[in-house]
Amino acid sequence: MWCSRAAVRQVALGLRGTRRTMATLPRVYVTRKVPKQGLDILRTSAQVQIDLWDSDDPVPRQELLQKVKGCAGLLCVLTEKIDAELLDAAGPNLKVVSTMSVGFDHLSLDELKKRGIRIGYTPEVLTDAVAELTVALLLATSRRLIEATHEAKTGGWGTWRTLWLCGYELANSTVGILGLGRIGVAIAERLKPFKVKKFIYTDVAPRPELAEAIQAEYVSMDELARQSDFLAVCCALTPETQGVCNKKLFAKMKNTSIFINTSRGGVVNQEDLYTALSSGQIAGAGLDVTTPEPLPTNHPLFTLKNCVILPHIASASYTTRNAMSALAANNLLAGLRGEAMPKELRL
Ligand SMILES: O=C(O)[C@H](O)CO
Repeated sequence: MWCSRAAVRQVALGLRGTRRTMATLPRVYVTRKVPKQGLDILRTSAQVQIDLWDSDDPVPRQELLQKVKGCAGLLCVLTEKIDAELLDAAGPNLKVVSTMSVGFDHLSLDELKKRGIRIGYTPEVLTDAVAELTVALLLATSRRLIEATHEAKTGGWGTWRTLWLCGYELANSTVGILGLGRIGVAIAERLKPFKVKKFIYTDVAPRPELAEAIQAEYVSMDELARQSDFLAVCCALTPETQGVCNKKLFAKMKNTSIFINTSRGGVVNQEDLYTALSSGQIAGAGLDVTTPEPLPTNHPLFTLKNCVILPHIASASYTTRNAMSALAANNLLAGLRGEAMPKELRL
């Protein structure tokens, strides 16, 4: 457990404005060594006792189940499954779960709702970083950068050849976005200067307020597959989107298309993707997310030259990770005070 000696001695103003000793402050469990900004916010608030899993690796499940007992708040990351078992172990004291992520597929929303537990998450602060990485991954995949550096390093670079390592360019292309939200818009804004001809998107319903900013046309899923030269997956993983990128979708795509996923691996049927890539049904795929994570190094997708796989780093900039950790801490504290959270996931 983390607690500075000064903090332990401190008589603090408790969450309801009463003077309380540190020992009587609500206990929060932080499931990972989150960036300093967030921890500093919790530490200097003098409103909570912090119990920290002080490691870059996930807390073992049994340890987590022990540690959450009696906690009022939980600050977690996306690798922790917050389900009925964990909530039962925590008990009725648990008031707030704050996840340092925009994705919330690791949270059992029904179970949280049933228990009246409030949820904080971290949208917006990571939009720029995720959009930037998505563009980088798209270009790395479509212009075959990973293959190219490999060839250059390993002697494959012979003479200049006319069609060697040719890829596909964004100029005059149609870019499709599956799930238009802030991140999809931010990706499109960054791609526009590459002279994209047209943006199209699909979602559960048209989103004109977002689409207008990037002049994107709402189309059906089938049209999205048929028209997109580049298809970027930006939707949340939900029961509805689970496995939605499957053989039916890939079969409708052009054999010159590039598929990019920076949302969640579960949106994609990876066996179908492997078949589509290895048979030439689509030209390439760039994945920042997979199922499982980490993807085993002997996974068939790693054998394909036309598949670029990153280890879930879309939001991994120092600025963004610090901002996510600060927002997660502020969400947690506000929730425990019974105030509006800066970013609450409303159920
Ligand atoms: O959900 C998220 O926040 C991303 O996948 C990681 O930053």
